[in-house]
Amino acid sequence: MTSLVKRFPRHFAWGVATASYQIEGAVNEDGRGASIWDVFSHTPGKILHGDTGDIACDHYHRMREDVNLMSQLGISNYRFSISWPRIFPMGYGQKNSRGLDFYDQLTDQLLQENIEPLVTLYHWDLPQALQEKGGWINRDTAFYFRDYAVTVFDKLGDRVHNWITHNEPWVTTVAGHIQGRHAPGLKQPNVARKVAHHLLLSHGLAVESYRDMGKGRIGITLNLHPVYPASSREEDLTAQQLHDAFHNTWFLDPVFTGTYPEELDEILPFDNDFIAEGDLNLIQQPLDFLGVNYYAPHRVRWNPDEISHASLVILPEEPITSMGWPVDAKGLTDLLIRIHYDYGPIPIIITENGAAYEDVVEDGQIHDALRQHYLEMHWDALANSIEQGVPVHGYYVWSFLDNFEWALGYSKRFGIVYVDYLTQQRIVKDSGLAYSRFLREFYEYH
Ligand SMILES: N=[N+]=NCCCCNC(=O)[C@@H]1[C@H]2[C@H](O)[C@@H](O)[C@H](O)[C@@H](CO)[C@@H]12
Repeated sequence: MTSLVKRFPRHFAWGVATASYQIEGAVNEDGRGASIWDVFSHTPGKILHGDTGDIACDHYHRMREDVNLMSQLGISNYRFSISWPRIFPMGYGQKNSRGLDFYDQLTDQLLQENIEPLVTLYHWDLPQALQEKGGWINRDTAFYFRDYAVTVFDKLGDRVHNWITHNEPWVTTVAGHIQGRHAPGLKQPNVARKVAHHLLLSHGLAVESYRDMGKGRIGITLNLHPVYPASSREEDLTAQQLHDAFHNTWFLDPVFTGTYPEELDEILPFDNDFIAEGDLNLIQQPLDFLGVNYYAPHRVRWNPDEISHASLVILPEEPITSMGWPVDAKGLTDLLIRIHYDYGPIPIIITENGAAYEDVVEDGQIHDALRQHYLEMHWDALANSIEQGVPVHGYYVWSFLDNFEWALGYSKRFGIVYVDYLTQQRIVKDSGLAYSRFLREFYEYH
C-alpha cells in the first residue's frame, strides 16, 4: 500500500460520503416537512420489501457517535447532504430553525474532530409541498432552490467552504421523471428536457448567489460513465454516441460549454420554449471543481427500443457487484482523461465511488474482501489519472454507512461500516479498517 500513498499529492482530500434521506431517519422530528421520498417510499410497491427512510441509520440521533467513529478511523473529509424540507418544511417561506440547528451542530462536531465538510445542497429529497406545485417541471422550483441555498450559505458558510449544488441531476431527471423508479415516480419522457434544464438553472442560480456571499469552492456532482461500443459495427458506434449524450454530455455540455448536445435531440426531442434568454450563460458559469460519481463503465450495443438507443452489455466473464454493475477501475481513468481533454483542466473530486456486496457478520466482523479490492483498484486507477495530468483533488467512498439504497431499500449495503438496522449497532468492516490503515500511511508519509 505504501507505494500507493506516494502517488497522491500532499493535500489530497480522502473522505467518505452519505446523503440525508439515506441515513438520517427522524422524518417527522423537529419541524421537518415531508419530502418526495417520504411520499414515494410510503407508496405501496415502490420500494423493495416496503422499506422506507423513516428510521434509516437513525443518524439524526446518532450524529455525534458517527462523527466520532469517522475520527477514530482517521477520516478527515466528510460529504453529507442537507435535507431541504428540514430547512424549509414547505420548500420556501417559513424557515425551520431546529432543522438548521442540526446541520449547525453537525458542522461544529466535524470541525472539532478536524474533519472538513463537503456539503451537498440537493441529494434528491425535494420538499413535497414543492412537488405539489409541479416540482422540477415548474421553473419556480429553481428559484426556491436558490433561496434555500442562500439560507444555508448564510447559516454555515462561515465554517463550510466546499459546496455541491446538486447530486446527479441525471438520476432525478431520468429515474424520477422517465423511468418512474425514483421519486416523484413519473413516467413522462416529454418533460425530461425541461426537468433537467430547471435543475441546471437552479445550479446556476445557487453558484451565482454563492459568488456574492462566499469565498469557498462550489461545484456540481454528476454520475458519469465511460461508454464503450460492444463491437466496431456502425450501429454499435452510433449507440455509443447516443448513450454518451444521454448519460454524460446532456449535463457536461451545458455546465461547461453552455450548450446542449445535438445528439440528445435525436432521442429526446423538445421545443425549447422553456429555455429563457440568459439561462445557459447562468448554467455555464465557472466552477471550482466537478464532482464525479463513478461506479462502473457502460458497454453498449445498438437497441432502438431503448431511450438511448443502446442496451448495456455485461461480458460473461467480467466481475460484477451485487448491483449487477461491472467492476472495471480502468473505466475511471478513461472517464477522467476524457473529461480533462474534452472540458479543460477543471479540478475533479470523486464525490462517490464504492461497491455493494452481500455482507456477512462473522464473530462480530465483516470480511468484505471484494469491496476492499474494489476500492484499492479504484485508488490505483485514480493515481494513474493524476500521473496522466488530471487534477484530481479528492475522493469520497460511497458510503460511510450501509444505508437506504433508494428503490432497493436496505437490501444493498455500500458502507465501509456495517449497520445492524435492528439494533443500530455500527461494525467497521474490513474495508473500513483497510481504509483507515491507508489513511494513516498517507498522512504519515506526507
Ligand atoms: N451501471 N451503472 N450504473 C450506475 C448507476 C448510476 C446512478 N446511481 C448512482 O450513481 C447512485 C449514487 C447516489 O448518489 C447514491 O445516493 C446511491 O446510494 C449510490 C449507489 O446506488 C449511487
